[in-house]
Amino acid sequence: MMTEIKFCKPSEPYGEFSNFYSMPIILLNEIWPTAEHYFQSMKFEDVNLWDRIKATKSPWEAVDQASNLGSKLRSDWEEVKDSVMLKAVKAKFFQHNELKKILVETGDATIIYHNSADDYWADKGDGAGKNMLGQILMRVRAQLFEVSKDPDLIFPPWIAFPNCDRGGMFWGMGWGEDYIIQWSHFVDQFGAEEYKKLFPEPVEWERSL
Ligand SMILES: Nc1nc(O)c(N)c(N[C@@H]2O[C@H](COP(=O)(O)O)[C@@H](O)[C@H]2O)n1
Repeated sequence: MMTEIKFCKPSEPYGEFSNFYSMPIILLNEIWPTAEHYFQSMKFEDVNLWDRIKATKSPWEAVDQASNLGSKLRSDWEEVKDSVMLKAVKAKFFQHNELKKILVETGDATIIYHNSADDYWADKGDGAGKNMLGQILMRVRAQLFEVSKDPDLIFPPWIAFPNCDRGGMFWGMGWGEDYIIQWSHFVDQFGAEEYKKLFPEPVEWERSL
């Protein structure tokens, strides 16, 4: 029988799969405190509203803030919400090696967002929900597998952060700099020539390895 992995709260096992898990993502040249902050912001076209939601202190506050702005919801939200969620989840697991490892190590297990409060993103608690978040996590896992099934492999920055320019400030400090240091150590251990065969450098990243 196929293994099932259920998750719900960020503080519980596999809580890293929750959008409320405290881990930033970078998308649209902005750093979002959690995947939920990004997801809730994308409900609106007005970038000023994004700033208000981004500034909230927790993902739960981000949900409340977006809910209060309900009348300004973009008209096509129902059509685009799955692709917005996919983008958020993909960024989270491609940009954080420790989370990527946890997702890759689930192998072919069925991932279920087990929450009676949600019948769309979760299973509604009794299996009657769509489990769209679980499905999206499995889709991202398949995308990770397309690159490599090795849970320890560190993706090159141009794959993990496709929208961050090589010459940009992101790589010079904090999270971006840490990623480059971690990646360089990994490439040294792996062997630069072998690594280059797996991941040929794009022109702008040449001589980085
Ligand atoms: N913890 C929790 N409580 C709820 O009541 C929920 N509906 C969810 N689901 C997650 O919260 C986000 C809500 O999405 P919508 O704005 O309702 O589309 C989303 O990230 C779900 O995964 N979680």
